[in-house]
Amino acid sequence: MPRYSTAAIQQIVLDTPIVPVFFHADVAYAQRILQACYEGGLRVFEFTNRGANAFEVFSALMPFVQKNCPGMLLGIGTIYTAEDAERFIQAGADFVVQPCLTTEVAEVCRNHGTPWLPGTMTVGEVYQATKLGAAIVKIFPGNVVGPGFIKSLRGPMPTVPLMVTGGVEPTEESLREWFAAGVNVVGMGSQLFKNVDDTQAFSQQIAQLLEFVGTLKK
Ligand SMILES: O=C(O)C(=O)C[C@H](O)[C@H](O)COP(=O)(O)O
Repeated sequence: MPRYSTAAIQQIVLDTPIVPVFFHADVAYAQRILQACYEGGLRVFEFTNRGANAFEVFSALMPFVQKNCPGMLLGIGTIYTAEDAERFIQAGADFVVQPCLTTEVAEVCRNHGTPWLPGTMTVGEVYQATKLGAAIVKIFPGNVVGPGFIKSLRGPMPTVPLMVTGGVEPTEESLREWFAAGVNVVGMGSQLFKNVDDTQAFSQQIAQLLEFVGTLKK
């Protein structure tokens, strides 16, 4: 049984519309970063399936989130296969993110009632994602398609929930541009985690970004 319904997850993601995209092979380090994100006000965390021990680290993060970060969603990213989708869902993943769109992952997510966020970069793929039941459609890589793509897409597809990831920068200028173009959520990895040694300063940076995004949505 998923911890949250798709509707609940959509609401949480849209309420705190910055999704940190993170991988680290060390559990204690990953927990420290996750906690810092939570303290900055984030309520969604995407851990990526990018290393040999990603499954072990993810499995250790889930009880940590349940104990220390109430209300925080923990999802898994970089999923390509049905097998991986299945095992991470069994380990408690609240949602599944893909760099691309594969129908077998859509099917596993549908069978479990787990929200599915496929990666797309054409209008046809966005349409296919909505037809296959995507909770939120990810546009990836954002820095390649650019905000102009989102703006144009909003003509024929005004209401599809869209998350952009890939090269998104944690600056007011960049966030203003993406949200003005019409995204509902931004995902950030490498740019967001450039400087995290001082976790307190990192939490503060996140809080400021969230506050800024809140002003954009008004
Ligand atoms: O693999 C996935 O499922 C993903 O979600 C891809 C990530 O969104 C990007 O790799 C983040 O890109 P950067 O912000 O440029 O580091």
